[in-house]
Parts: sequence; structure tokens; C-alpha cells
Amino acid sequence: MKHITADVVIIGSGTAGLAAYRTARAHHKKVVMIEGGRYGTTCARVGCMPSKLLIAAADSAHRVAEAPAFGVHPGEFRIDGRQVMSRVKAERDRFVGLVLASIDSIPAQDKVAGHARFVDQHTLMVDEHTRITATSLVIATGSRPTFPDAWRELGTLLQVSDDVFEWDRLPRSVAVFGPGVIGLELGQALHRLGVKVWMFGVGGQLAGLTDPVVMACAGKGFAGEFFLDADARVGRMERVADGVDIDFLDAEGVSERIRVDLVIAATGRLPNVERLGLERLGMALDDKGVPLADAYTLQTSLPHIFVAGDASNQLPLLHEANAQGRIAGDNAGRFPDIRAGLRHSRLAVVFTDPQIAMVGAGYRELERRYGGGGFFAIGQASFEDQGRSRVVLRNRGMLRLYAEQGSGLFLGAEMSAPEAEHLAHLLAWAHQSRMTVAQMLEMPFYHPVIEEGVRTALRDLNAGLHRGPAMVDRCMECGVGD
Ligand SMILES: Cc1cc2nc3c(=O)[nH]c(=O)nc-3n(C[C@H](O)[C@H](O)[C@H](O)COP(=O)(O)OP(=O)(O)OC[C@H]3O[C@@H](n4cnc5c(N)ncnc54)[C@H](O)[C@@H]3O)c2cc1C
Ligand SMILES: NC(=O)c1ccc[n+]([C@@H]2O[C@H](COP(=O)([O-])OP(=O)(O)OC[C@H]3O[C@@H](n4cnc5c(N)ncnc54)[C@H](O)[C@@H]3O)[C@@H](O)[C@H]2O)c1
Repeated sequence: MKHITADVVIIGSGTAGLAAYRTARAHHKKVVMIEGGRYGTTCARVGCMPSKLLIAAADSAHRVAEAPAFGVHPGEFRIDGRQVMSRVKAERDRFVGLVLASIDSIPAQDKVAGHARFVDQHTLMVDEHTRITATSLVIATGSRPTFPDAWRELGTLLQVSDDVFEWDRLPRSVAVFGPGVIGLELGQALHRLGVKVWMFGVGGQLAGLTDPVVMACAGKGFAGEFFLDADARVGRMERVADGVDIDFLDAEGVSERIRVDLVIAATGRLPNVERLGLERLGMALDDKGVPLADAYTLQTSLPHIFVAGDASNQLPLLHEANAQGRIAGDNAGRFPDIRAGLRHSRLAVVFTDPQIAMVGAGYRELERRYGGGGFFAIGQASFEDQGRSRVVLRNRGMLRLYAEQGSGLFLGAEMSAPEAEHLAHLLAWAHQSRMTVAQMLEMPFYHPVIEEGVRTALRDLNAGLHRGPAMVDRCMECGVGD
């Protein structure tokens, strides 16, 4: 048995763990990072990057399929599933390689391989080979897919997103359970790559949206492309010789049976915390066993233990894992003299088409905060007739902006919109700068661009705040199709 004494120990070498390691090291202390799985991060191996690579292939197929609407008729149109997956995996491996090179630059004595669990508040056991004692610690153990246990009966025909990026070729058909972020991104991409897709959800929930108008608009768009029932009544699922049989009731209540090659469970992710032995520490945990932590210091109820990234279950996104890792690592390094870190305005983007995005406070949160008394105003713009969006034939979607009555402060946005990744950044910067709607309207807008849709929604919002006249007509002098 090996014994190590360290100033700071980081559990997990994903995005949050690596950020924590580097910031803790800046305090010139002995820092050890423990990794129980493969180096390379969830983002690069099975998350952000391979999913966006698959979506890029789907986008390319979609552009070709749409070309005739412009009078452009491409020749033979064929999707080679093997080639699609081969590029996804080759580029994914390249991204993983970049992370591995960065891990290689970390001194060997700072890295320990194995699964860590707490023995007491300052001591960890790594597998059965190393005992580490530390002054402060960061839990950065990430998350994993979760699905109902009964589905395990489907064996290898039940897949999660991790499995998709190991495929050598595309299946003929899939049933995707969970129209959340992962389900919609993968499901729409597979559909556009020629895979027959059925998507089933519960409770009508879609991609983390909370605004009913945006959700209805997005749902209508997806349902026009592939089978989507966000509030499905699914009965029996049975593995048969050449796939999985699924019984469900359709929208009219009629019983249907489909046979698919594979079932993809995209029904959410759970923080990797239950095998850490946290219950022995007397740490305050939520009902899922996740450590409760201060949002600005990432400190748990045990002052020397911090949590970051998906393990914190605060906002399971890449840039959040990085920011939280930096704050947690800095505080573990400087412990006990901890500092509050900068938390950014919420920014989340779903890479569907149209993209979905959320900025600042969402509709449901504002309803909770302000009640139903009209203390926040809503402005909206549809992209159906928006100039630039029509020009490029991407005129689908709805943007809803929220602002505080009285102050005119911009509070947040939800959208299903073309180029939402860019619109959302613009709005997140305005949100973090605490701009008012009037200040945002003073900003420049080019013509013709999709951002003009933001101006339309801002004008509508301004009218709702009673700080300007309502739009009686579209602003043609601003440029056709504002
Ligand atoms: C399909 C998919 C697509 C995504 N797309 C996006 C996107 O486009 N944009 C975005 O912002 N986010 C996206 N995300 C989310 C993003 O990938 C995560 O939020 C982020 O990678 C989390 O980083 P992390 O450091 O918390 O966890 P990870 O990178 O998972 O790191 C945790 C590490 O801890 C290790 N570990 C766990 N338990 C132990 C233990 N007991 N002992 C030692 N080591 C342990 C694990 O092996 C792992 O290496 C996506 C996720 C998925 C699954
Ligand atoms: N573009 C991005 O930034 C991106 C991409 C992928 C993942 N992520 C991150 O990963 C997190 C996890 O994504 P996710 O899609 O796994 O979770 P999610 O919580 O977004 O979606 C899970 C969905 O599954 C549904 N569901 C639950 N049980 C079900 C059942 N039995 N049958 C059918 N549907 C069921 C839920 O209602 C929900 O709509 C996201 O919240 C996000 O933070 C981000």
C-alpha cells in the first residue's frame, strides 16, 4: 500500500478536474489528481465534440436535401453511414489526443490512477493500492447517463449516448427515449442522416425549455420532421430476434407497434457521487446524494471540500465545468482563505435545427420569482417572416425576451431560432452587463441579419414595459423583414 500526503487532492480529471488542478497548482502546493476511468474528458470523448461532429454531418445532408428549394439540384444523393461514423471517430480521437497531450504535461507524481472513495474527511483510498491524505479536496467526478432499470432487459440493443459514438455504421431505425438536450440533438441528426427515428418523452418536456410558447413552436417543428410524442404512453418493450418491439398509444389513443434496430436512452444524467462514501463524512447532501455547495465558492458543508462540474449538479455544461473547476481549485489551493468567484449569466445552447437556447432567468423561474401579477414583461419575435432567415430558408422559430417592470432590466430569454448560438451570446453579454431593454435598443444592428429578430423582440418588450409605443407595423424603414 502506498501512502501520499498532499495539500490538495482533485478527484476526477475531466474539464472541471483539470481546471481545478491548474488553479490549485498556482498556489505552489502539492496537488494530486485522481482518475478512475480513461483520461480525455467526457466533452472530448463522448460529449460536446463527437455529438457536434455527428450533427455537422447531418447539417451537411440537410443542406443538400434543401438545395432544390433554391433551384439547385445536386446529383446523386447518398449518405455513407460508415464514412459518417469514421469521420466522427477520427475527429473525436484528434480532440481526445489534444487533451491527452495536455495530461502528459502534468508531472507523473501528481497523477494517480484508480477509483477514489472517502475513508474519512481528509483521507481517500484509491482502489486498494493508495491511501491519500489531503488538507483540502475537490470532487470533480462528472456524471453518467441514467435510465429505468427495467430497460436493461434489452441488453446491447439498449444504448446510451456514449455508445452512439462507437458505432461503425448507422442503424436503420432507432427509438429515442427522452426529448431532452441529448435526445433531440442525436435524434434529429440521425433522422437527417437517413435513420428512421421515433422519439418518446414524458410530461411534454422538451430540451429543458420552460416557456410554453417557445416549447410549442419547437415541438411543432421537430414533429414535422420525425415522430415525436413528448408526452408518450409507451407500453411493452421487448427484445426480438432482429430488434426491439415497442407498443405505444398514438395521439388519437390508437395502439401501435413498431420494430426498431436500437433503443437510445437519453433520459437524463446523474452526478457520479454515490460510490464516493460521502454518507460517512457527515456532509450535507441533497435528496440525490449530491453535496450541497455554495454557488460562488463551490464550498460544501465541510469547509475543506469543494465540488465542481457535473458532480455539483448545478449547471451540467462544459463552460460551467471549467468555471466551477477554476473557482473550486483556487479555493482548495488557498484554503482556508477562500474567495467568491465570478459566476457567469446562464447560457445554454442546444445544437438542433433550429437551435434552442436559454439565457439568464427562464420563464418558469421568473413566474416563481415574480408571481402571476405581471411584474415581468415579455416581448417576442417569430422568425417566420424575418428577412435574413427567409433569405437563407431558415425562417423557423420563436424568440421570447423577459424584462423587469419598472426598472426595464433585461432578465432572460428562451428561444428556438436560427443561429441561436450567436443570438444567445449577444443576449448573455447584455444580461451579464445588467443592461436595460432601452440600452439594448441603442446598440447597433446591421441589415440584413438574423440579429434584427432580436431588435423586433426588444421593441415588443419595450412596449410591454410601457416605455415606448407598441409596434403597429413591422419597421420597414429599418430594413425589409426586421
Ligand atoms: C452527448 C453529450 C453532449 C454534450 N454536449 C455539450 C455541449 O455541446 N456543450 C456543453 O456545454 N456541454 C455539453 N455536454 C455536457 C459536458 O460534456 C459536461 O458538462 C462536461 O463534460 C462535464 O465535465 P466534468 O469535468 O464535470 O466531468 P467529466 O469530464 O466527466 O470528468 C469526470 C471524471 O471523473 C472521473 N471519476 C468519476 N468518479 C471517480 C472516482 N470516484 N475516482 C476517480 N475518478 C473518478 C471520471 O472517470 C471522469 O474522467 C454534453 C454531454 C453529453 C453527454
Ligand atoms: N448542447 C449542449 O450544451 C448539451 C448537449 C448535450 C448534453 N448537455 C448537458 O447534459 C445534460 C443531460 O442531458 P440529457 O438530455 O441526458 O438530460 P435532460 O434532462 O436534458 O433530458 C432528459 C429528458 O428525458 C425525459 N425523460 C425522463 N425519463 C423518461 C422516460 N422514462 N421516458 C421518456 N423520456 C424520459 C425528460 O422529461 C427529459 O426531457 C443536459 O442537461 C445538458 O446540461 C448539453
